[in-house]
Amino acid sequence: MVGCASLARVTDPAAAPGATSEVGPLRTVLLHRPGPELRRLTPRNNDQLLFDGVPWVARAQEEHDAFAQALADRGVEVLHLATLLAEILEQPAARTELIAAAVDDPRLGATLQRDATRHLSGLAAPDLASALIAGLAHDELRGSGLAYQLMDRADFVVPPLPNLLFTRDSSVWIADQVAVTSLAMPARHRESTITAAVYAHHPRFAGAEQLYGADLEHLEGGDVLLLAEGVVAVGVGERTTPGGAERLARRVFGRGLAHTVLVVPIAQERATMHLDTIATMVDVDAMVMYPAVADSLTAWTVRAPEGSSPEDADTTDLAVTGPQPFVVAAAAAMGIDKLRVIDTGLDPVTAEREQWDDGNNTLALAPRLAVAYERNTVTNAALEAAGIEVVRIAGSELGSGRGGPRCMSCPVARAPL
Ligand SMILES: NC(=O)NCCC[C@H](N)C(=O)O
Repeated sequence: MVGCASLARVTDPAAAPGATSEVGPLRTVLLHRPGPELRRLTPRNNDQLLFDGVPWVARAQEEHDAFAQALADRGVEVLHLATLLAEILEQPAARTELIAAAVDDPRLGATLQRDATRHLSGLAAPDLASALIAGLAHDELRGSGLAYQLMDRADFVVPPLPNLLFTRDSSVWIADQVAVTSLAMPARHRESTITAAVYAHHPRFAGAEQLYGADLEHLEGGDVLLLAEGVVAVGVGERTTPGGAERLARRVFGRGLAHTVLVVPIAQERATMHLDTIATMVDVDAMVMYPAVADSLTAWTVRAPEGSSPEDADTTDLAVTGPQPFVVAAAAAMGIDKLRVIDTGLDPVTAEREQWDDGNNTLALAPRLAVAYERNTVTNAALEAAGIEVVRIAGSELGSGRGGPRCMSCPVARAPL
C-alpha cells in the first residue's frame, strides 16, 4: 500500500489542506484502497449497494495500488482513509461517535443496537476500523432479541460501505475549508460519518473549518467542480438537489470562499449520476466533456447580492441569472474568453460506451496532465491530440462501481495556480 498517514501535524504551509481549482498541482490526495467491504457484494445485493456487478477483489486492489503508485510517482502524497480512521479510533470520543452512527438504524431495534454496540466497543482500533467499513453480517454477531432472530441470515446488522472507494463524494475541499457532504443514496449515508470524524478528530486536520454537514440538503462531491479560484460549479441531478446547491452557495459566499456558483442541471440517470461523470477539467481553461451533452448543458449563475454581509448568508435572496449554455456561463464566471471543450470526436455509440466507463472522469495532477482509465482508448487519444498528457491506469474491476480516477480521489491539497 502506497503512502501512509502520519499523526504529525503538517507544518509545511505548502502542504496545508485546501484547493482552489481542479488542475492546480496535486499535492495530497485521500484515497480508499478497496478491501473486505467489496467481498460483501453478491448478485443479490449489488444493485442496492450501487455496483453494476460483483468485482474480483484481488484484481481491484491491484488496480487501485497501481493508481496510488502512479500518483506517488508524480510526487503526490497519498493518504489512506482506512489508516486515518484506525488512527482516530484510538480516541474514545471518535469511537463512541462512529459506533453510535453505525448502529443508528431503525431496522435494528434497541436490543440489537445494544448487542452491536457491545460487540463493536470490544474491538481494537484497527479491527473496529475494518468493521465500520466492511460492516457486520448477521452471523458475525452473537445477537439476541426479535430483530436479530427475524433478520435474514444473509443480511447485515451494519451494512458494508463498498462505495467508500469513491472518496470524491463524501467530502470536498473548497479553499481551506472542507465540506462533508450529505449523500443521497441510503447505501452511502454512513460514509460521511466517517469523513466527518476523520476531519474532526485527526490531528492532521486540526483547525480545519467544516463548511457543510451530512445533516444538510443532499450534496455529493462528484457534483462539485472548482472551475477557477472563486468559481464553483455544482451539478444538480440524481444526487445533489437544488436545495443542496443553494445551501453550498450560501456557505461559500458567507465565508468568502467563492464569488460565483454555477448550478448545472444534469439528467437524473445512473450513467450521469454526478457532474464529473460527464465533464472534468484537464487544463486551466479546458474540459473533457461527453459529446452528447456538450451543446445542451446549461448553467444558472448564482451570486451573493451586492452589499450582503456574511451574517445574511443563510437568508438573503441570492442573485440568480440564466439559464445560459454552460460553456458561456463558465467562461464569464472564470473571466476567460472561452472555455475549451476538448472534442473527443467520437461516434455516438463509442462516446456512450466510453462515458459509461468513466472516460470523462479524469483526475488532473496539474494543468494538461491527467489520470484516466486506459480502456477509454478513443477519448484518451483525443485528449492527447489536444495536448493533454494522459496517465493511463487499469480499471476493469474498479470501474464496476461506476467511478473513474476523479471519483476515486479527494484532493486534500492542491497548489495554487
Ligand atoms: N463522483 C462519482 O461519480 N462517483 C462514483 C460513485 C459510484 C457509486 N457506485 C455510486 O453509485 O454512488
